[in-house]
Amino acid sequence: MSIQYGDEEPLAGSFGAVDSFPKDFGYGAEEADGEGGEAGPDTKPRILLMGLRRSGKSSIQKVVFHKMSPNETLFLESTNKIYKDDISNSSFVNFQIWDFPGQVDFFDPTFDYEMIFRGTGALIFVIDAQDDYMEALARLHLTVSRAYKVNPEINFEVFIHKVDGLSDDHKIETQRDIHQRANDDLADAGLEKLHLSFYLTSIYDHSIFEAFSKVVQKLIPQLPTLENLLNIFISNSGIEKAFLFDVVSKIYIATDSSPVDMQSYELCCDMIDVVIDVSCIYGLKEDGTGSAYDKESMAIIKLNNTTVLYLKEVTRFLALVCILREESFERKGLIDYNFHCFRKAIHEVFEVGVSAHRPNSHMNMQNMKTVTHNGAPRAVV
Ligand SMILES: Nc1nc2c(ncn2[C@@H]2O[C@H](COP(=O)(O)OP(=O)(O)OP(=O)(O)O)[C@@H](O)[C@H]2O)c(=O)[nH]1
Repeated sequence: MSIQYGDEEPLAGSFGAVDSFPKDFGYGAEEADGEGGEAGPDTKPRILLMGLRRSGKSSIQKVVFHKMSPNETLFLESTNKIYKDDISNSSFVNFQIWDFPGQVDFFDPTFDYEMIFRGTGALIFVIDAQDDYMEALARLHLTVSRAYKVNPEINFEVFIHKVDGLSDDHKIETQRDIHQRANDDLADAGLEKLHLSFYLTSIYDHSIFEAFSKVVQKLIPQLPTLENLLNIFISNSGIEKAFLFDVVSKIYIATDSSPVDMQSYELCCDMIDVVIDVSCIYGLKEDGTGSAYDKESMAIIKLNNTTVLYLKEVTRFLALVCILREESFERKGLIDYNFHCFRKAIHEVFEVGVSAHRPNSHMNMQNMKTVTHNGAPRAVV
């Protein structure tokens, strides 16, 4: 395995200086800081985490965005107020995650749900699959129907969670039953147009990262372009699979159009962990300054089954991780050249995003806000 670390020059091009990656690989501020001309703390697009008490909302947020180990979540205290987590300082995912305290009382006059739902990109409703879920289904129905009336553009995502405790047959049966009941309730209320997506999740494996990846991908307007670029890149380079990862969260924000198999995804996640861990230990300067992830970051891992994993930096938040055969890797020069073109194209995609978001651009502020609310990813890469 070879890992290279570089110095911290700013990225070339018009993306502005690249702040060093947090050297302890830490995460963004807990409260939004409304940095540099972007939307203020409470106007960033939101992903809401809702569900009954103890369904696992805080655990999901801590494991995915704060590197908490699943076992540590056993000691999490119950959330008793809305917890707003702004992850945009360290992640490509320029959202606020709002963790709600158990049941929300829609009749509480201090709870301005209209304001909350209006600025929401995705609402994730977490159902504990190890518990009796009838009450959760009633809550799900109340929550999504209220939210839909305020903002029909919200993506409604249902995490059937804690499935680590269920047998494979039981998982499928639970998903089928929840799917059926939830949709029947919506049909009875005349809300057939309200679409719910279902995911089986657990914090004890990669399923929670996979599910979150899909939720976030739906909020990225540039997704089709990113997928196209990945398809072109892999087909011209003899690569089997490529993921564009948000390094901090290990959410993949895009992949090529071949099907995703869980093992490949897990392998790539593990590679990111290895690279960052080794980099944190050996990649920093003597005085402890420097960055664990910067524009020179790259790694090659050759497995004993003639597979090669290849990681390269794309932007300060994104890495490309590819899986390929050893024989294809003999043409590394070609792959590197294609990667260079791919990286340039990705920067151009987001550069367009930046200029479209500049206050003096032709787009008026009203339009800009609409784009942001519905989930545009961060403009500055
Ligand atoms: N087996 C299993 N347990 C989980 C999973 N996710 C969370 N838990 C456990 O569920 C319990 C409750 O988790 P929390 O994250 O505090 O739940 P919450 O929904 O935030 O609860 P409130 O803050 O009261 O609304 C904790 O003991 C977690 O360890 C999972 O995927 N599998």
